[in-house]
Amino acid sequence: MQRQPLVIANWKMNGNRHLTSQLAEALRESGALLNDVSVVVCPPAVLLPAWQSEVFYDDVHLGAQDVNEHHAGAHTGEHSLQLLTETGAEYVLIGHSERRQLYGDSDDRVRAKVDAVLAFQEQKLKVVLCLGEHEHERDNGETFTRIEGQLAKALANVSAAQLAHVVIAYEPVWAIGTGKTASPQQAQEVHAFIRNWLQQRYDAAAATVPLLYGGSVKADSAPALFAETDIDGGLIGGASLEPEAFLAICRAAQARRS
Ligand SMILES: O=C[C@H](O)COP(=O)(O)O
Repeated sequence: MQRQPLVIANWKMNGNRHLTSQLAEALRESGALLNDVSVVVCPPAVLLPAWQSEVFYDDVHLGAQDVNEHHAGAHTGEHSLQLLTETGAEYVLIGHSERRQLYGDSDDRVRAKVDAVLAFQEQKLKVVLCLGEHEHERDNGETFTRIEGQLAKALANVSAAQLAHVVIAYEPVWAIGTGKTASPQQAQEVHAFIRNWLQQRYDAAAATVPLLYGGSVKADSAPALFAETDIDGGLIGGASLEPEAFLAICRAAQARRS
């Protein structure tokens, strides 16, 4: 089955209004080139309103970098699903390794967030579930055990019907922000494992789930990664802060359709 290529920019705690205008303009100018690629931008939440006024054609969408699993209440510094959707978010990253490592997002909390997003407003938002192994886990041959554990816990309550609202991003922790990209073969091997795991559990619904690779993807490494059968696009950190590099990555994803 042919899935629409998807490229997601995760600005993390970077970017500003100026870069919002710059990247938005670059995307606007390249609109015709980006046919057949869905592009999602996840800026810091306070920049979502600025992005909202820049969104201009159907294939550019907004996303949030995280969400609180509660609907409202005494959670200083957190953002609710309601607020994020009001500011244009259609996607939410959940379980990013930086949230897991630096802000205590356990597997249980990741599951609670996944459940909250999918239960919210008749599944208007899409979950981008991030997972990946640490370097010592790969060195010890524990990559697949780790991935399987993260999948099983995060998707414990997700039905086959809800899977249509899920994207999975494989991000080996050792490749994030390090310049050490996984080889296309390493990434494809894990993506095939994820696809197979989804098939075992969800049958035909598994074929619709976009599987993204993230971890030091650059303009020069993207084409070979996106040429792999099960790599439907990328979750891009550092390179999404450089409009030309990000556009080149989007074009590499577009090439999957040709
Ligand atoms: O969310 C994005 C990933 O963490 C990858 O970041 P990176 O491209 O800077 O390595």
